[in-house]
Amino acid sequence: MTSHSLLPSFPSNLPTAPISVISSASLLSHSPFATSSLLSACQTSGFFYLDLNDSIPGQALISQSESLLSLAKKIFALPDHVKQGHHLEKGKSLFGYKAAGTVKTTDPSARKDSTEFMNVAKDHVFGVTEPRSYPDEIWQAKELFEQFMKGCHGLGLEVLRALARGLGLDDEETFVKSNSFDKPSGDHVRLTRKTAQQEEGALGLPSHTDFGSVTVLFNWLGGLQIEDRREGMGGEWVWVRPLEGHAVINLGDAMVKFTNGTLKSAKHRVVPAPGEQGKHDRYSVVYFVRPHNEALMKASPAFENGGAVRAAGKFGEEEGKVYTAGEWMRQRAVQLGN
Ligand SMILES: O=C(O)CCC(=O)C(=O)O
Ligand SMILES: [Fe+2]
Repeated sequence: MTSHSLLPSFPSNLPTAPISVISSASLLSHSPFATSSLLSACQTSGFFYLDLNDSIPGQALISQSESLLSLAKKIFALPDHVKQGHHLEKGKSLFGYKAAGTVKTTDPSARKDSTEFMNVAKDHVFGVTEPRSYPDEIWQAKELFEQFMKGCHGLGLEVLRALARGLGLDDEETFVKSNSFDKPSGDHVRLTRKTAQQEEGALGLPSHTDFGSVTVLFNWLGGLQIEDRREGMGGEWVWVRPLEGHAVINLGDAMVKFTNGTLKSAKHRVVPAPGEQGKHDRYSVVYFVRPHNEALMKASPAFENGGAVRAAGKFGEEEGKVYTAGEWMRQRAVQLGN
């Protein structure tokens, strides 16, 4: 049993995103059907559900995500001055605590975000780089973070292998090579909380695309919405219903860049949870697989032909200039104001 069963269910009358469910067992066994469904999901919205119930690594992640949910409740219940003591350095690093209301507003009505983050770097947990300060509760759960980070990264790399196979690339490791676990990178676990009580009109999170390669997301209440890009849908916002035992997987802009626009990263946002769900605080547990800092943000050789597609992130990207992933992520963070 997971905490889904303790919460009101997602209303049945809302327009939900038509996103595929891929089995983690089939992904891990390289099933051609899973490969082709995954590829077509990533060529349309870039979002899909991964059913974690049917594989051992998947089941481990379900249970770790529940433990991280309990930890998130403890962390965000800490007094403000304690959380602020670990605040991220705006424009410099993405790791640490982010208070609600500090993400740059992208919504036309300029509504503020109402979500707190605690971003814990893979490099700090594994000692790849010098760590920063985090609340003691984080360090006490070091082993849990290690397991969850390894598990999510491992699945993320399987997604990247499946995409390379699906796209018919000669080297299945094409994308994996840019997303090494052992090298310094922007990979991190993000714990989020949006309280049920919030400022009038506040958004959970303004619309954005993720800027890494693969995002693995666990949430328990509705609120996540993506733009529906199917023909005739005019980019309407549709809900992503949380599914017990499933992670929501989405591609970030790095994959758009590496494939020159063949693969997509959909815009998404978080709004207050619908119906009865809105009376509860909303948490999510996320892992971002991002290219390691030295990877070059340019199309892989198989995608070099044709005009370069510009991934989201208008930070004065000069024509022809190739950024390293480290610099690119920093620019995107500055752009978001976090
Ligand atoms: O909380 C969610 O459901 C989504 C969070 C998200 O989009 C993000 O942290 O980038
Ligand atoms: Fe996101």
